[in-house]
Amino acid sequence: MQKRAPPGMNLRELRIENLRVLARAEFALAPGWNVFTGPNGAGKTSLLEAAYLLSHGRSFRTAAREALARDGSGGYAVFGEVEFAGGRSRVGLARTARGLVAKVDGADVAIADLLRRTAVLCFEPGSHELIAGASDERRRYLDWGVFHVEHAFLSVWRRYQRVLKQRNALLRRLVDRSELAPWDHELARAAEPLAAMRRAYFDTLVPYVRGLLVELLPELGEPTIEFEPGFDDSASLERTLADRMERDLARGHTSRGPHRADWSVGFEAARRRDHLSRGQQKLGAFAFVLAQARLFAAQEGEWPIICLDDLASEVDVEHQRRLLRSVARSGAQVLLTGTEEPSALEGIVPDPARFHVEQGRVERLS
Ligand SMILES: Nc1ncnc2c1ncn2[C@@H]1O[C@H](COP(=O)(O)OP(=O)(O)OP(=O)(O)O)[C@@H](O)[C@H]1O
Repeated sequence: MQKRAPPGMNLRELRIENLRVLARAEFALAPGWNVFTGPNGAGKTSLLEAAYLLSHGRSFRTAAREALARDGSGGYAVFGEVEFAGGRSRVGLARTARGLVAKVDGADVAIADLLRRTAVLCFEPGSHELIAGASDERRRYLDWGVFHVEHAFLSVWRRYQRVLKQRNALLRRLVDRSELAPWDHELARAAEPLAAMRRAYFDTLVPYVRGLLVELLPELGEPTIEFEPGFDDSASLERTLADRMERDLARGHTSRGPHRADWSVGFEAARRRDHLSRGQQKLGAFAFVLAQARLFAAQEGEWPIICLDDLASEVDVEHQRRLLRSVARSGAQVLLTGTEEPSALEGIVPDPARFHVEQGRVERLS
């Protein structure tokens, strides 16, 4: 675990065009805490969504792709000026008629190159899904972390997806069963590095998560955190695929492999995720988000930017204070939203930069 807080990556300026209610917003951010308040529907979450887009290429609101562009605009754009340990960079992402376009310092780049530049993690009202929802969210969470540590991850992941797609297509139109064997072999080969990278990352992450869970939810007792690779990785995946061929043929898709990977968390006092209250699921999710930020800081030498959206929803004041204290100990730039400034900030974050948001307009207050 890290001993001294390294500096944080800083979003110094943000310019947003046609993102939801934000027709055009342009403002400078402070290096430490930035607190955005304003009425419901003002555009506060959309500001965080803009920052998150620069780091993930998608929104944290599920199935939001279509809803992002402001009604009648046909596309959106987000530009940021990011300060790193090694300098500054202008980053941008736009949805245009030709699809998603990414830019770094004025040049068109592959989306992955943009995402590698900016690291933004977000804790928001839907974050409980990370604990209680479908496995896709947990895989995406895991893969974001692996992507930043392992430069080969993207090509490994793409190769696996390509072979999986081909095997699935074959399962649906198979005439001769012997045609599957080479694909089982290919899939098993492609699965190996993917599963190994995920497991290695998860193993490194676990101590960070455990520490935070004990700090935030001591009332639930000792946590159990497990990685599930999506197949029995003590046996050969090729063999498993062959053994399950008839089942896979009946279903028309591959039932085992890293595309089914998942992870789980339980506690002495709540063995299963559905034994947790909504607030506890949120705090659990927060532990995973902040653990990922801490690990990123330890591995990359600088903190990612942390977004906290509508913190007060479903988290009581005492837990909010625990959570805020753990973020305040980091060197991260923080973007926090709420209809009001949370009272829990008092004594923990002495003098944040304050912004008022109303009808898509952002104004710096202090
Ligand atoms: N594609 C769109 N085009 C235009 N307006 C949109 C679009 N999508 C969402 N909106 C509007 O944007 C606003 C949503 O903003 P946002 O969720 O950022 O608000 P907020 O300030 O976080 O609100 P709350 O406090 O309720 O969470 C709503 O008024 C919504 O109607």
